[in-house]
Amino acid sequence: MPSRQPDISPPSVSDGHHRFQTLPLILAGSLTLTGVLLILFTILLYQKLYRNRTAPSDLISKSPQHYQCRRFSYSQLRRATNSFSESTQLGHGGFGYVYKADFPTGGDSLAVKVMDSSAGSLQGEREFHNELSLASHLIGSPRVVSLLGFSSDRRGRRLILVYELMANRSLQDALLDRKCEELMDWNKRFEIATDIAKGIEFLHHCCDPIIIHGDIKPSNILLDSDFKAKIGDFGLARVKSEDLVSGNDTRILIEEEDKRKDVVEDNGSILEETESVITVFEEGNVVNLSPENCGISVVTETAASPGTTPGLSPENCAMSVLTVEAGVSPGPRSIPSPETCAISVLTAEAGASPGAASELSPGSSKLKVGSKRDWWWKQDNNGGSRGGIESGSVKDYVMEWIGSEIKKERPDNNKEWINNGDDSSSVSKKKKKDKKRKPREWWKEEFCEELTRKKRKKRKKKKRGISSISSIESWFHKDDDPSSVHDHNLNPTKRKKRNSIDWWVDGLSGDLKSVMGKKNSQDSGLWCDVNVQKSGGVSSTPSMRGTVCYIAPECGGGGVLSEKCDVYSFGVLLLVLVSGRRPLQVTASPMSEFERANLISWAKQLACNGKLLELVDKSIHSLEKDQAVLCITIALLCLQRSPVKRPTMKEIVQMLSGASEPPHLPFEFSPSPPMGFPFKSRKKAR
Ligand SMILES: Nc1ncnc2c1ncn2[C@@H]1O[C@H](COP(=O)(O)OP(=O)(O)OP(=O)(O)O)[C@@H](O)[C@H]1O
Repeated sequence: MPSRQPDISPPSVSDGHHRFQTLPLILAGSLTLTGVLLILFTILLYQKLYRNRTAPSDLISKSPQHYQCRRFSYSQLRRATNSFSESTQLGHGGFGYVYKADFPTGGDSLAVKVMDSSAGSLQGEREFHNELSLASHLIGSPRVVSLLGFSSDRRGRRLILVYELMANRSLQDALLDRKCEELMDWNKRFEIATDIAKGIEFLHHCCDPIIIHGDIKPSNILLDSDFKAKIGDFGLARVKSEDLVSGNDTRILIEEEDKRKDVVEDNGSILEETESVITVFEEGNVVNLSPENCGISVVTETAASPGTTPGLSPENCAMSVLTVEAGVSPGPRSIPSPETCAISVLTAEAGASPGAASELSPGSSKLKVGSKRDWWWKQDNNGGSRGGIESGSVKDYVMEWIGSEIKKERPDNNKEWINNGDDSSSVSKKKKKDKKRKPREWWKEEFCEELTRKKRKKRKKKKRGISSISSIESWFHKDDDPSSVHDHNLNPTKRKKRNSIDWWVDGLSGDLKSVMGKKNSQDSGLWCDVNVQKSGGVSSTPSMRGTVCYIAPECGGGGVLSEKCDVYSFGVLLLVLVSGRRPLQVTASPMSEFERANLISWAKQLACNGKLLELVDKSIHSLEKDQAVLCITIALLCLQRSPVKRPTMKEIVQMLSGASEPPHLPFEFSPSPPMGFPFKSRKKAR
């Protein structure tokens, strides 16, 4: 069979012609494909850019799951806030001003917090990064103010946080400053209490990892147009983790996509706005406290030695607790100066009372005071963990400040202010002699002289059988020593003991009256609440963790932050909400008001006397008495010194919602003999 030969004939002319025909087709095809791809790419790019340009409205309408923290350009925010003009200011806190930003594109308004990052101070920057790092954990709760975006330049000079706008600003502002009519309705207040409790419950029980807010207070509770409460300001918040306990830091990295490119600062560049945030937890998040931002809480000095009463001198005069609530600083991060601080109450201890002094030796007295009563002090005094502030400097600052405040209040022409006794002339001579005395020295001396004089008078009266014990004494017990509250009631003989406020009140009473007489604002504090600016941002200057009056005893000064710290702060907040006043406040009324100055003490005292409802704000209408008692009882449970005894936020929510039985007061606050409270069981009878 003949084999088949391969066709090795040369290509014909028609084949070459065919190839020439297909080449243009291939070229045309690939060109078309490239074109289509280019068009697709352009469309995608356009969409992406357009979405970023219209970020504000998009962000708001998005469900929390789709939420992503965006980067805004500085110029965009500047335009939206009318160059950060005063007219757009919503308020200010310790670390910057908050502005209302109107975005023309979406017609939406947002709140823009410009962190003060002035040279040499890191606190604002730390808060900024802390908030950003936590934002991703806070997705999904309608009870947390949403952080929608941020703006920062490479050098970290312009740090801005963008939040959803809360139309009624902070609870502090609405309740204590503006005294909004809506909040005079009990149901609204109870609703707010429940909202806040649920918000904290979300942080403690629904977030993974758990978040501890660390600064629960009225200025960090924001109210929307319907007065629904949300929790804001996570600048001091922490995630609960192993790292937290070991004190490691949390750090945030902002991935800058445009690093390669020359993004001109402040040009509203689109690329600048498309950067995303990546959070990385690396080191401990220890917020160092600088003198500028520390909240002064306590001043302690040694107790007097026995037998010093008659000759009580400034040196042996013991001031055990002095609590100062700082008001709004005039600008971001300014030092809480005398002008900007609101002293609300001062409690002090003199080892000078005959009874008390005789029990204490000079050496032991300090120990005794320290071990039992100076937990406030410890907040400020816990070693060097306060960013290098020495306790002494805080003390000195407070002393000087009080001195200057008193000096300010004293009329120049009234030389009798303190020295209305026999020794007035000698004191004034002494003052002339000693012109170089520091303010804190002169006021201490003058008070102690006045004190000694009054004590002498009282002793004379006592001898004559006239009881001179003021009712104030029974009111001003220490917060950290609840048992003493009870003791006062159980053991009437103990009432005769001079307590810690004595020397201060004795020394000041007359002068306080005159000072207070000048101020009529129901809301104003003892001396310088008048100086608190009505900006809507009245708040306390934050201390390292939390704020004076609101921070739990165990959390201050570098103590381990736990959920129970938030529970404690919630307790104070609840009392503020029910009573409609600040935790420390002396109003413009006579001395009868002074005994109520310390809200926590007062609440405990009322509980012991079975008169809890006296705490309720008189301006409230439609009061549900059992709910009010429930709130105060929960607050007192939260304020127990032992964190273990405080309820969890879950339990609190259950109590507030009626899902669990109403709680009983802690034993030490229950009236003697223990009696039930007028709760109606919320559980339906079966
Ligand atoms: N999202 C917001 N919407 C509306 N107003 C706001 C918003 N955030 C803050 N504000 C207002 O700005 C004020 C200042 O808030 P900011 O969080 O800066 O400080 P603060 O919590 O009052 O004080 P501190 O810095 O001492 O904690 C608030 O009291 C509130 O009135």
